[in-house]
Amino acid sequence: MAPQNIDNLQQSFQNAISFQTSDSNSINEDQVSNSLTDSYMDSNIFMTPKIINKANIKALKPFNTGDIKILLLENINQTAINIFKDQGYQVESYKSSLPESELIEKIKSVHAIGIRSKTILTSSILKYAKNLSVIGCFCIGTNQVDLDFAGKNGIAVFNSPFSNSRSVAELVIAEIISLARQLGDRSIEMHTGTWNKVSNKCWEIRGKTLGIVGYGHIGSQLSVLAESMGMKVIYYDILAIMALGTAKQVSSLDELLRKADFVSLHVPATPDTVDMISSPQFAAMKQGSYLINASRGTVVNISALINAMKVKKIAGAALDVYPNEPAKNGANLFSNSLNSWSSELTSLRNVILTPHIGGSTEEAQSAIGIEVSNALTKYINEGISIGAVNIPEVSLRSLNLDQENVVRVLYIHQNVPGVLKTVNNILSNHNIEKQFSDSRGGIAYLMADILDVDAADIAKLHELLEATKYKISIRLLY
Ligand SMILES: NC(=O)C1=CN([C@@H]2O[C@H](COP(=O)(O)OP(=O)(O)OC[C@H]3O[C@@H](n4cnc5c(N)ncnc54)[C@H](O)[C@@H]3O)[C@@H](O)[C@H]2O)C=CC1
Ligand SMILES: O=C(O)CCC(=O)C(=O)O
Repeated sequence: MAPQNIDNLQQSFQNAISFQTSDSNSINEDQVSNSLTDSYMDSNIFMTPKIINKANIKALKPFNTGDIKILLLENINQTAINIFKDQGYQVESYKSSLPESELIEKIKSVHAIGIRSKTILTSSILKYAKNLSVIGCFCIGTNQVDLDFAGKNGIAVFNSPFSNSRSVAELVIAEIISLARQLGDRSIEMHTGTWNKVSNKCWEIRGKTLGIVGYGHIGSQLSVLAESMGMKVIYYDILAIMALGTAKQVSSLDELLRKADFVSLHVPATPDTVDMISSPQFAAMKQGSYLINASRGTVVNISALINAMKVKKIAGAALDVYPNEPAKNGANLFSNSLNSWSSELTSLRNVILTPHIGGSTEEAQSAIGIEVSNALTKYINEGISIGAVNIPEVSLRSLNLDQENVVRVLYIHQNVPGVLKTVNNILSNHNIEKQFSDSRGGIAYLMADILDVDAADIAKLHELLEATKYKISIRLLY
């Protein structure tokens, strides 16, 4: 390949990004048809809709889309901002998360909020979110949101289940080699003027065993990459999962820890994974083995790691996530006042520390922006909850333009016997064209398209449904 100068590389990189963005035709088609659709009603004023729509699909917007307020935190990608703005929504976007008091003030009025991993949406914050209909986690993890409280209050939560998986897997591959060759230490030494050419305890990774804990999207992707570089892969998961390549599932965490030269963690933050790797697990690991954690900070007990490294049981570690992480970028934030062991950790050799950047690539962030903003838009505009992580996933096919006087009922309710009977009684004077209902734990979601409904009917339906005992939230789209 002919050598390229840096400007050419920048240009070809930009071309690649633009190509990816414009490749998503279906998304842009939807946007075009929606942006051509005038919003025609607010919830109290009933008028004849004016609809121009190429695809002959009726867009359901019982509101002026310009009234929809979206709050985006933590530097959510421009792709998402563009999609929301094309809908006509009001978008307020911040580069970092917000201090709690400011977040509470803002969350009171917004209909949707987009966050990444730093914004913690507990019940004590969500209780102020009286207009909030949907939360978008522009990442994989959803542990930062009280999903149960959100569901019980009719707030749907969406995430992006795998758009950054490859980015995390690639980072881990880089870390495996970096730890094996002590690259972090050599680089720091060179930056401070020290030439230290050593091979002692520096290894090839070929033929070494990688133990993957959690063989989901990231773990299995990592498995394929590691094997392609000549590593043997074993994995432990609470589920029986098909092995990729020649990887082998082992039956216990202990077995994995005893056999692996490198242990990489890819489990979610759950009560079961808190301190999953602590003193007993370090004791079980091979002498001189390595630990990588790019999952969640709660999974590894850092004091136990520090001890295991001090006694040279563990030869190196790479950490991307921490029990407490700063809410914004800046100097002197990773300190003992954030995590009491910070200075001890940073003084250890062969420890690679990164600021939660596993999913931070242009490719991942752009794809996540598109995926999550489209899920939110579909939920806001059509009630479709496919991909929601805390309420039932419900969808109905679109309505045709020639279907006039149709109302889509979106009714989230407590999952108790008799509710459907009550609701269907209310709807029974109309022709129910189609309906779908599903439940998830204590929450159920009914979506129904009903025909021959005039403006007075809509008001009456709303009043009757509003008065039902087990209602959590109700929206009528027409
Ligand atoms: N560092 C970063 O920037 C990123 C971190 N993450 C973290 O990585 C985690 C994993 O991501 P994915 O692979 O996409 O999730 P996933 O849901 O596809 O896979 C997780 C796997 O862990 C398994 N698992 C759950 N509990 C377990 C336990 N107690 N013991 C053993 N296995 C268990 C599950 O059965 C599943 O196969 C996410 O939950 C997130 O917290 C995700 C993306 C970026
Ligand atoms: O990139 C981020 O903000 C968070 C990445 C992450 O941890 C996730 O996707 O779960």
